[in-house]
Amino acid sequence: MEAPDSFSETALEAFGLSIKTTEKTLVKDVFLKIPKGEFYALLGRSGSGKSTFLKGILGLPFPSSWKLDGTILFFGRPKSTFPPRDIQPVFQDPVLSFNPTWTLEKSLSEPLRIFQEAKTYEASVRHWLPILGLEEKDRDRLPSFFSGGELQRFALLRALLCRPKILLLDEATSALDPILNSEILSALSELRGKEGVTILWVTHNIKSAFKYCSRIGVMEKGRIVEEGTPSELRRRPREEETRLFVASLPGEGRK
Ligand SMILES: Nc1ncnc2c1ncn2[C@@H]1O[C@H](COP(=O)(O)OP(=O)(O)OP(=O)(O)O)[C@@H](O)[C@H]1O
Repeated sequence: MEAPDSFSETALEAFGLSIKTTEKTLVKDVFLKIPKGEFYALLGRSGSGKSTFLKGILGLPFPSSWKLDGTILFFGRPKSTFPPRDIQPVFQDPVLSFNPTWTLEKSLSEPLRIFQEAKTYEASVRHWLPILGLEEKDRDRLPSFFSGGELQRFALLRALLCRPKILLLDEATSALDPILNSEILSALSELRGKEGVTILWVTHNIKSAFKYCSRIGVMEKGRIVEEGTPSELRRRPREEETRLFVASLPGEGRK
């Protein structure tokens, strides 16, 4: 799916984001602009800086000796001016994001209770459970009962129930089998199309990024070296790094 012709609003902007440890620069002067309603995949080899960049966007704490420069804006404003529900991250390791002593039902309903959306909660859960391949009875179980892939889906469900404006996904579907993975990415793609949710997805899943995302950025050594729609990158990859990703797609021989 390609990006619609015009996106009217910018959902996420990074201006000159750099993140440095005392020894090296992990993210180098990144400028990124993601319009509202875009499903943006950030590809890059392991260690290229994708997760560090995402943490920087989210304003997560780094060691005090690290240096951060740059500005991040959501819809033109700092993140601190938004209710937390509007910007929902989902990380690769779901175990860390669930209280092990709470049933999933409690973990799912807690943010909504805080956001006072109890009325729509039940209908939303019932809408998303089958799409995510989850079962009603699972709601009353503890996180330790589930596989990594099942918990990833619950983490995604919890984020979706908040009806965020922006979803930031860090390898959030990495433990899913290919069929579920496709179904969920297709549902996310629909969500951005119908409701204008903006999604930034850090992933190694090159094939799905080219299939479901409206735009793709390629990160190499802490920089976004190339961006484009899937068909632009397929047709005319400028950077060697992009060429390698394109060449790994089914039906694309190395050129
Ligand atoms: N706490 C830390 N201290 C020092 N270096 C770190 C720390 N966290 C990450 N790094 C380094 O930052 C670089 C970027 O790591 P990051 O996790 O952002 O990459 P990534 O592209 O998300 O990788 P992957 O795809 O494997 O998850 C790597 O060289 C990594 O070793």
